[in-house]
Amino acid sequence: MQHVDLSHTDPDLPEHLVLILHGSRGDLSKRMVLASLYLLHRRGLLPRTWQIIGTGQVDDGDDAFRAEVRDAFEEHTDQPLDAFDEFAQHLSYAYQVEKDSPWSRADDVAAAVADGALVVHYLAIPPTAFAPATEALAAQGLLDGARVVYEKPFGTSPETFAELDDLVHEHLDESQVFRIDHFLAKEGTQNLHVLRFANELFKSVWNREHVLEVQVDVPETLDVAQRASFYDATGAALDMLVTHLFQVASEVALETPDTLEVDELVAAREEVFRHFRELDPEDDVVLGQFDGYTAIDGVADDSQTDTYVAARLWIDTDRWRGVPFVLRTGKRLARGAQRVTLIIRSPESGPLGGVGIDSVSVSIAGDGRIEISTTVKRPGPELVLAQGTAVLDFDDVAVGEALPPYASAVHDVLVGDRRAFTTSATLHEAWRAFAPLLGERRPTPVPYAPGSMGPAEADRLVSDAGWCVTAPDDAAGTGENS
Ligand SMILES: NC(=O)C1=CN([C@@H]2O[C@H](COP(=O)(O)OP(=O)(O)OC[C@H]3O[C@@H](n4cnc5c(N)ncnc54)[C@H](OP(=O)(O)O)[C@@H]3O)[C@@H](O)[C@H]2O)C=CC1
Ligand SMILES: O=C1O[C@H](COP(=O)(O)O)[C@@H](O)[C@H](O)[C@H]1O
Repeated sequence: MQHVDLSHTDPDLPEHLVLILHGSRGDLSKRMVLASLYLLHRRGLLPRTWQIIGTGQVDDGDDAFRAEVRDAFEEHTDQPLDAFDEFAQHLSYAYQVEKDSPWSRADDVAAAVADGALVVHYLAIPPTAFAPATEALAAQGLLDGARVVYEKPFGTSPETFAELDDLVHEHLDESQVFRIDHFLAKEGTQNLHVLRFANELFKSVWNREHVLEVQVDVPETLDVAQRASFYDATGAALDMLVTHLFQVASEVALETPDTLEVDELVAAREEVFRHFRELDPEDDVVLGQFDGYTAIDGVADDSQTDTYVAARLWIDTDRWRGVPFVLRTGKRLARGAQRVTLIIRSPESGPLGGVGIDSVSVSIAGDGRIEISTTVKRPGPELVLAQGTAVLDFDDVAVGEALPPYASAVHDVLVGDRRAFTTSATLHEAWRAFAPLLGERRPTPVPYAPGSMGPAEADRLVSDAGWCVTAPDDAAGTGENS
């Protein structure tokens, strides 16, 4: 079998690394960022020498930090902790960087830089702290040559996005900025390119002549009770639509770049975002709220926050004009899934028509999977047509071991691969297309029953094929998330 190496790993890995994890004692840092670094350590994917300096608002010293990280790993990761003690030797802790007073570890970092170390600042802090933290790092001279990772959301409205974007560009070149959208780092999402660009079978149908509709569907069974106050101030559309679902839609819709090198891939993604039509809140968007949501502690009694959104997005390129991209997500639904489905048109002429819905469906959950539903001859003496589905789990393909999305994103930062990150231009266009949903035209959320697939009102957004992800027959719920 021919092996085409698409990885951009070791040759670009720096020899020495100092990763400064701001907000290192927070939920995301411990559950995702540090766990990812631990995984990369165990897989031998970190630089030859490396250190992680955690920062925060309370300084209990290195040992307390290491113990806290160990406790978090015991609770949240299923990785063996046999390498933890070795990992912990690379961890230290310091009070956070402030604008007006020198930082206690500045000299250590300067010495590492003089030895050629790459400095990465990972901002795992509240979005409101991104701007002051960036200014503090600039004031302390900690940004020269560094890479800076911004968690999501990078702005919560067109205005706050633009303000933050301007401030970040005052201090950093775009090439230094890594804005996380972990959906771009999923194995399944990245396989969308490969399926399409490496296979004429898919490439030739990837357009409006052959595709009737695209569904990007991320229903979730999850509740929001554990993070009610964050969620109530955010809602499904801001949490998932303008971020992950738009990015995944752009992956499906982009024009074929000459190569998958970062500049060309990112330019293709930015170009397709420019063709996102502004959402039409009346015709193309349904918001929902699950019954019982306002009774959750931390949620306002009269909350109008959306826990569900379905939106029909139009992408006005020659390739996709007239093909609806229907994007859906919601909490407490009957089923969890993360699916991109291209519904293929039936033949308009010829001796046979289809008997069902022909589709190419890629699960972007976990290690990813492709399902191809197509019309076949039913076995037997007569020519009777039937619908069949072929399933291929990507992790069954060949020797290889997927990285979870956060580990993949962290690794990409270390090797300087910006392909799976959002850019200033894509976010600018995302906010432009999303903006009509923020004003007076925002639809009122429609109630739906927990354990259902959301409000029936949204059924009008899809074609006669209906939703490709439906409630499980046994109503027990299936989990395909992450
Ligand atoms: N948790 C998750 O699953 C996800 C989180 N994110 C994003 O990750 C980031 C962190 O979220 P999460 O870990 O959940 O939040 P937490 O509240 O758990 O942690 C935030 C951390 O930031 C520090 N912090 C709080 N306020 C400030 C401030 N004003 N300046 C500097 N540091 C501050 C705190 O430090 P200290 O402990 O010292 O007080 C704390 O450790 C956010 O941007 C969030 O949107 C994105 C996707 C998922
Ligand atoms: O960023 C987010 O993503 C998760 C879903 O992603 P997963 O890969 O962790 O399943 C979503 O549940 C959450 O609300 C959102 O903030």
